[in-house]
Order: sequence, then structure tokens, then C-alpha cells
Amino acid sequence: MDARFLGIGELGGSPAVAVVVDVMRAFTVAAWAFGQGAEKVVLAESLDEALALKARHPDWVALKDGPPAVGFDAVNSPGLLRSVDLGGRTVVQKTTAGTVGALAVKEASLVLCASFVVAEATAQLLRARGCDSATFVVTGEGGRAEEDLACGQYIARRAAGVRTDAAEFLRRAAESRAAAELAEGVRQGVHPEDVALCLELDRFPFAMVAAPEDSLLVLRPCAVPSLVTGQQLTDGRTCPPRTE
Ligand SMILES: O=C(O)[C@H](CS(=O)(=O)O)OP(=O)(O)O
Ligand SMILES: [Mg+2]
Repeated sequence: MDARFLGIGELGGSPAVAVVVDVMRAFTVAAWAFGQGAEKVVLAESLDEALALKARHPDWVALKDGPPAVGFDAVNSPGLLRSVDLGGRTVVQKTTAGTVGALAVKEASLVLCASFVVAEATAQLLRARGCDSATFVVTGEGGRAEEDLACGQYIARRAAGVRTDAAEFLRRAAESRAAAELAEGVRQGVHPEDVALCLELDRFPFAMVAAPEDSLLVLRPCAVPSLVTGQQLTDGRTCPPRTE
């Protein structure tokens, strides 16, 4: 696979195929939202847009990073979200890096949002769609976040069909600045198990596809049936149709 690894500010236009990586924590959290039954995750452009969507749809679950805030129902923490029943709900997510990265490539014909918990499913979807090139958006730290780079590199190798031991990639993520900040309480809205949950390889059997719907960018799970992982989608949700 011809894989490029770019920060959000380095993109210079939408690629054809984009894999937007945010391990800590946006796309680990989005995967947990689907694991907890959410129907879709709307990726909001701003905190104001998230609040406006919540006002228009009071049953939606508004989620942001950082500390809890008035008007929002949840924070960007897998450890906190995993005890919330989201069956059939719509989540609106706004974070500092992950959601911004996805919106930056919303014109791409295929946008996958990824982290270690959906790594193999993401790689399998890239293979199934015949993607021989992809741009991996390293969302953290201006494109230098080690946890996002390691995860993107691991997915690229798996998408190319290269048998790869994940241990070294997970070690790099575990030793990243983001992991240290989460462990040391520098970041807010954190559960003690967040780092461990972000390093859980292939926890979920689905990839996550973002596509425009009614002028919003909407993330949905895309089940990869051959994968047996810790948790299955139980309600028959499938991939959105191929658009390219
Ligand atoms: O919630 C997170 O871990 C970060 C927020 S920050 O980097 O601590 O400001 O957001 P994300 O978009 O998930 O990287
Ligand atoms: Mg991040």
C-alpha cells in the first residue's frame, strides 16, 4: 500500500482515501459509542454547532473533550462512556483533534476514522475496497502524535497484508505524550482506565465510515463479518454503500 502520513495542517486538499487516526481518544470513544449501541456519531464542526444540534434534537447525546460542561451529556472518555447505554441513540461529538481531522477530509470518497480498537477491521475494509493508496491523518500534535502515527503505520501494514506483531506499535502508543498526559491528570474528563482502553487491539469487529448526510458528517460502524473480537454488533448494522 502507498501510505502517506500527514498532520491536519499538512493535507493541502482532500485525498481520495483518508484514514483519520485518533487513538487518544476521539476514535476509541466513537467505537465505544457504537459498542454501547449508538446508531451514529455526528462529527460537529464546533462546540456551538454541537449545542445547536442538541437543542434541535434533545434526545441526542452531546459529547465533548475536556471537563464536563453545561449543555453536554458526556465527555471524551472510553472509560466513562462504557457504562452508558446508548442503544439507538445519536451521539454528537466535538473534540480538539479527531473530529477536526475527519472534517478536514470530508470531501474524500472514503473516510475511515480509526484507532487501535478497530485496527484490523479498518485494514480489512481498506483491502476489501481495493485501496492501494491511502492518506493517514495523524490528528494529534500537529501530525507528530506518536500514538496516532504508530496506529496508522500498523493499519497500513495490515491493509497491505503484511503479517505484523502489534506489540511494538502498542508500546510506542503507551509511551506517547498523550498517554502520559492522560495518566498524569494533565487532560480532563478522564477515567483511570482510559489509556488501557485506548490500547486494546481489535476490541471491536467494525470499521467506522464517515460520510455526508444532510449537510452533516456522520460516522457509522461498518461490520467486518469475518472478524471475531471482544464485542460484536448485534443488530445487523452494515456498511453504507460504496460511493467512489
Ligand atoms: O480528549 C482528548 O484526549 C483530546 C483532547 S486534548 O488533546 O486533551 O485537548 O481530544 P482528541 O480529539 O480526542 O485527541
Ligand atoms: Mg488524540
